[in-house]
Amino acid sequence: MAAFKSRLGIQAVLTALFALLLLAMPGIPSPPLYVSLAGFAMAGILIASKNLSAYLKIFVSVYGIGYLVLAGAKTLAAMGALPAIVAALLPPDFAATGSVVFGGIVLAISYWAPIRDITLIADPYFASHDAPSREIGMFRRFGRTEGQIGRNLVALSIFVNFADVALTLRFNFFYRDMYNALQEFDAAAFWYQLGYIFVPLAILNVVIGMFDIYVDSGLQLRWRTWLTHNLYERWLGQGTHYRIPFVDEHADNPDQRIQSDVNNFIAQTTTLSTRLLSQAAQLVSFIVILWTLSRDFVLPFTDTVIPGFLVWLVIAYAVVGTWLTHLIGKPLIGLDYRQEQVEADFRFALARNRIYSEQIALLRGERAETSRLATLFHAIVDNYVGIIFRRIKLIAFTFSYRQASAIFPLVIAAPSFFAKKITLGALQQTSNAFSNVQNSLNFFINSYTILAAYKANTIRLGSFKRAMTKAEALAGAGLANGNDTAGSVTARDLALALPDGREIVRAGALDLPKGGATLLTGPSGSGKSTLFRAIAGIWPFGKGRVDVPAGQSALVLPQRPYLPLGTLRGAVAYPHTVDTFSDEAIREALRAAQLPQLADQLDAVDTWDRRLSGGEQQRLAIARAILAKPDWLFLDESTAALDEETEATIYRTLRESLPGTTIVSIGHRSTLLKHHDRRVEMKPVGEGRFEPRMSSMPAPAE
Ligand SMILES: Nc1ncnc2c1ncn2[C@@H]1O[C@H](COP(=O)(O)OP(=O)(O)OP(=O)(O)O)[C@@H](O)[C@H]1O
Repeated sequence: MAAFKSRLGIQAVLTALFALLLLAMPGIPSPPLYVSLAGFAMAGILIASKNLSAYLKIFVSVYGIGYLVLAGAKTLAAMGALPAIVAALLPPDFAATGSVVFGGIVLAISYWAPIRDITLIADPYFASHDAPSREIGMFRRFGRTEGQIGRNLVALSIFVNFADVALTLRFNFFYRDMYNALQEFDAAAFWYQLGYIFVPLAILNVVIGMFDIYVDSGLQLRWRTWLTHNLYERWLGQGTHYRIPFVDEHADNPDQRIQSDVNNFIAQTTTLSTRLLSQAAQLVSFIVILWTLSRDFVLPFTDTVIPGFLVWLVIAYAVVGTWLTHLIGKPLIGLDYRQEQVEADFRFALARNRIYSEQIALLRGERAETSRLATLFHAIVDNYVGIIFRRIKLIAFTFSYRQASAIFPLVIAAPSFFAKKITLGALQQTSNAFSNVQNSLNFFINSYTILAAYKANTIRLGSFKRAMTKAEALAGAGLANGNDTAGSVTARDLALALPDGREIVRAGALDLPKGGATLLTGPSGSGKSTLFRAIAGIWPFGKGRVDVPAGQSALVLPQRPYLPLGTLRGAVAYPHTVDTFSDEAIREALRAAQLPQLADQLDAVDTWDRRLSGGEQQRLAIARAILAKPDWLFLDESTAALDEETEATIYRTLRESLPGTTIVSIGHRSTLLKHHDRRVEMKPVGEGRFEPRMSSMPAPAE
């Protein structure tokens, strides 16, 4: 970051020195004063951009370079240092100043709230110091870090887009010269224009088009890869995904935000930023041409001269057009946002049906599900109908607007042509300039629908990131988790609450000593699982502290184990990676957990959570514990689906094969008592609160 900042500083100094040189050096044919003044302004803009967003900085920097190149080339041309053919191709003096104006515009809009929302999402990639992603070969050596590759690609993309604008400008003059040759019946000039001007320009046009798509796609792919990894790693990190539903920031369907919103955001950002700016440059350039063409414009059928009439006309046309488009298209923002949401809700409901298909089939819940799906789909249709009618209204306007633009310049300029005041070439150039202005304006107008979806995307990604930040902050809110106790798990002055603030568990001083097995019992809903969550460090509500011994591993097995998609080997090894344990160790663990029939199916791929019975799934989780050999094993009704005999065998196996593991179980069955050395009971202490208290063990039945 520091290098990038200072690079802008160096660029500012160089630009100021260059402007000074233009102003003060004798012997240099001076360009108009405003070009040097623009240089000082550019230096100021570069300095003011020191704390600008990493993404926008690229634009300011490129405009700064653009100024130096354009003004420098014009000066060299004036000194006669450039070949005539190159000098003739250079854009006029105002182009360098235009570059400065665009730099200023970028700086100005950076203070605008919607732009800040966008840069907050875009910046982390461009400021990243991560090593270049190895997943993508394209442009991998285009910088030392991923962020630098991104910055270089944006800069390249801007240059390519501006090269395209320069080409369009040159085409405009080609049309003038070619039609003038036709009017003069000058065959040699005509063929020269076609062969020596048009053909190279056309080839350049194709090459630039190809290069443009290569650079753009490379940038989008690299950026998406980085942002997607970044978001899902953060989402899955430190239990953030678990805590997001608890925060007040609305962030529904994170899957959709990571999979689709990221992709759309990046495609829209690159399209709207580089293309919008190049279209703006095209607009300004052709407005200047129109000004030159209509400097002494005589209003048709009168003697009134209106300098730059076509420019005023086109500006009025643009302002009215954009304003009307805004009025008609504004409701699309809300509609698009809602569409994404209802689509995701429908998809999620379908996915749940797939996951719970057996429960639904057993309960004969199909009718209830069908009606739920119908309601959800109705919301999609309802909203989409709204979008259709809004789009039709918008299209009615934009199409009329485009049709009118086609003949508009001819109507205005034809009287001058018939009065022989302008040549056929000039008429053609006017019409072409007008239509280019129209194209740029159409881009802005057509962008309206993109802009609406873009805003919805930005809002969705922004709220997702805010929700993650809040969920991360929630982790250390009231409850302190530490690990400074010698050997036991301790809770001090602990008060666990529900998300609405209602307190459910109170523990002044609770100690779960190392070694042996402790059984936690109590009425349903008394907060036993919540106490486990607090010990595991994922429960965010409450106050006090929970300490767990330093450097010791723990495994919590809930009543319904989670079995990931894929091979049985992966399901047993979870949460460790598949290659952590040898096949023999996994087989041994399965046998010990009373699942010998699965021992030779390690490579089988299945939806294990649907194929295995509830009790088999619980035994598979026990196999995990036997494999992982944690120092602490928390069993939250993890054997509740087993018959008492199998449960007894499992407990015996656990205690024999994991002698160093401290077991803490939650359970309701009295038969569990004989497998434990201590008992903690949740005792009601009034107002719906429960307190875990050491309880005496009943004497063995025999
Ligand atoms: N995410 C949550 N949001 C709101 N309330 C919750 C949440 N999780 C748990 N609760 C509530 O906290 C209370 C305690 O739940 P907990 O699962 O800890 O009880 P338990 O003693 O383990 O019950 P059981 O023996 O039935 O498993 C319950 O009333 C439950 O509804």
